[in-house]
Amino acid sequence: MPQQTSCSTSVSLTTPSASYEIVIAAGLLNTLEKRLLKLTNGKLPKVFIVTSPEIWGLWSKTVLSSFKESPTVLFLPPGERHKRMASVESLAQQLAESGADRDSLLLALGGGVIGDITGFLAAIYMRGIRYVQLPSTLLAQVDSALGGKTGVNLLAGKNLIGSFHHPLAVLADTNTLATLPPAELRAGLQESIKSGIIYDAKLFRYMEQNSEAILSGDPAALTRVVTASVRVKADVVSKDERESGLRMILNFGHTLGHAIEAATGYKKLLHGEAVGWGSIAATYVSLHRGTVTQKEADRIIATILMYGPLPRFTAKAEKLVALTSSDKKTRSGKRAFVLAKGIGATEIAFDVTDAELLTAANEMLSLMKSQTT
Ligand SMILES: NC(=O)c1ccc[n+]([C@@H]2O[C@H](COP(=O)([O-])OP(=O)(O)OC[C@H]3O[C@@H](n4cnc5c(N)ncnc54)[C@H](O)[C@@H]3O)[C@@H](O)[C@H]2O)c1
Ligand SMILES: O=C(O)C(=O)C[C@@H](O)[C@H](O)[C@H](O)COP(=O)(O)O
Ligand SMILES: [Zn+2]
Repeated sequence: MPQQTSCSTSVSLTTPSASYEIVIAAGLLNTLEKRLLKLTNGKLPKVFIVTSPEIWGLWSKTVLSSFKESPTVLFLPPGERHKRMASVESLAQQLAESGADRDSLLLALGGGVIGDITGFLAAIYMRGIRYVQLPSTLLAQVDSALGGKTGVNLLAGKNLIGSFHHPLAVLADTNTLATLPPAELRAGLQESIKSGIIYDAKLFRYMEQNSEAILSGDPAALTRVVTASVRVKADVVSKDERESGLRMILNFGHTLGHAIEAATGYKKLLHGEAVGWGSIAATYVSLHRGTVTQKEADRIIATILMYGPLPRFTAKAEKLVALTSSDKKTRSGKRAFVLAKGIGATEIAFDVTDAELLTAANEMLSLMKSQTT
């Protein structure tokens, strides 16, 4: 496989509890040990890599070539349904049996599932150890690897167990995107469209106008999307680490998106695909509230569908609305709902009713039925 190297971009993220860099470049994994040494003041502790057999099969040679002494590798099977407490317990047991101590360093090599689980494991193993994110999916590079949200799902809902625990650094090697299945690339791009809708009209326009280059995996186009998306998330998280206000906007499309994932047993859709449908529903709510015009809503929905196809699923609108009750943006019975305000801004509404959500969910389901693919 031809591997590219390039100049790197570094975005800083500083919150009251952590300060770190998100480095975006091709070829970062080739010099991993050197980079980890810098992060640990020249004294590399015991290193444990958490990954899946598939990712390791593709990337172990590159990763291991940078190490003088091979790290211990712990495996998780792929898939959202493994993002649960049983996986965390099993990994913690393996860490203990392999002699991991409070100085040990975990590396999360994979997508958002590996990243969320490894981050949570790092948050609770011996009451907290260090970890580095090595995101290998588009979604993880643009969203899940940064910001410190870690955790696992319950059958009752998405990410209902977790903690805020930031990585020492995020090293996003854009070469890894070359081996990513196209459906995973498209799903991840839904989170970047979200970032454009909520915060960065320029990113949205770039994605609206350059879908061919982006979807074909053109490295320059992907790097531009990754960098712009990381800037959006880093800026938002720097201003509101614990989601007491502004950070809620990163949840645009997730109120119904998470409900779709739960309603389909975390099996039918990828997270990004559920966010795509959820963003369409959130756009309908915004349209009926008048925070976006018909023209803006059309552009948002057309761009989301451009990065599809979004898979069909079977669920009643009523069930989806009922499932939104376990949303973490609901506090003391008040549901916060993120509306698009034009393109590039948002408004958080606390009075969106079940009836409004039901109308939007039905419109989204009708649109799904009208799609040919
Ligand atoms: N913590 C956060 O802030 C945050 C943000 C967004 C999403 N998430 C979470 O992220 C998860 C979704 O992450 P995802 O979309 O990365 O899915 P994923 O982690 O399931 O990875 C997708 C698939 O791609 C494979 N893969 C990974 N890298 C590869 C590569 N380079 N080449 C080939 N195959 C590769 C994986 O084995 C897996 O099968 C969800 O659980 C979601 O809730 C968390
Ligand atoms: O980082 C955030 O904040 C987000 O909301 C990013 C989302 O894309 C992501 O799916 C996140 O995991 C959702 O978090 P949750 O707290 O709503 O479960
Ligand atoms: Zn998400």
